[in-house]
Amino acid sequence: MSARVLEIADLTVRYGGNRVLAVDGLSLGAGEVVGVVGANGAGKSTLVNATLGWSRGKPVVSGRVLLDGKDVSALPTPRRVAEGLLLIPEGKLIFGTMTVEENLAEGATDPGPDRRAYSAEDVYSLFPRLKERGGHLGSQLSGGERQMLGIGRALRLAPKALLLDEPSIGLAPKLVSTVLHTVRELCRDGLSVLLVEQNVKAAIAVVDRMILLERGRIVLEGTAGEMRDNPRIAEAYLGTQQA
Ligand SMILES: Nc1ncnc2c1ncn2[C@@H]1O[C@H](COP(=O)(O)OP(=O)(O)OP(=O)(O)O)[C@@H](O)[C@H]1O
Repeated sequence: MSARVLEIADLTVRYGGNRVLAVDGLSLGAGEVVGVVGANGAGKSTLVNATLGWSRGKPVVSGRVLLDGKDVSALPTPRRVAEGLLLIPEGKLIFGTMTVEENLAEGATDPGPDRRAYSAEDVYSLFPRLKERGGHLGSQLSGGERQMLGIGRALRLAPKALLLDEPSIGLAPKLVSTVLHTVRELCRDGLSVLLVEQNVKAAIAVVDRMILLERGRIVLEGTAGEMRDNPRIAEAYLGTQQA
């Protein structure tokens, strides 16, 4: 088994003649959290969506995505999900007309010995708030509860790698910290996470490494410490930002 859980190589996305993503190489080790930051329109969502083989509109996508050394680039999104590549998009992807319990009812079927299949009870112990809300409909949940449920649903499917798109959006600062630190905890069990975050200050507290995207390209990458000390990151993202 490869030490790299997720490897992305020469991934490009074009809309018409417009190239919006060109990532030469990006990888995630087992239990590693890698942050993806950048301005609006830099290509962060495009990167995680293309990794899962999903897109808004009809872009031309090329490049390779390897999960545990296996090339999944030619597989459609549902097959990549079955292989253990999970995305929680900006909209969270929960069922509003189903209760919390029903949202968490579906688990991975036969994920194999190297993937942890979280039970609904495991999810409730990570997020006790969800247990209290068990009988409530998805549409009745707060933004933070929805975020927790989105993560819980993904965990039920026994992910190897989790792609998280802007989990902090709309959350109160304390909840941002709770959600991101829970993500960090999950990585202690070996889960690997690619974390897209606008809230750089909160993200830098939980990531191992971070990349900065500009116009679809990686223009800076380093460990959390290196990125925190980088003047460009400090000025543009940490100076005036609130955690
Ligand atoms: N369906 C589409 N058709 C044409 N261009 C698109 C489409 N979807 C995204 N783009 C373009 O791709 C670029 C990257 O968009 P993307 O949503 O990945 O940015 P982002 O970094 O996630 O931004 P934000 O932080 O605002 O969510 C933008 O210039 C955007 O206009």
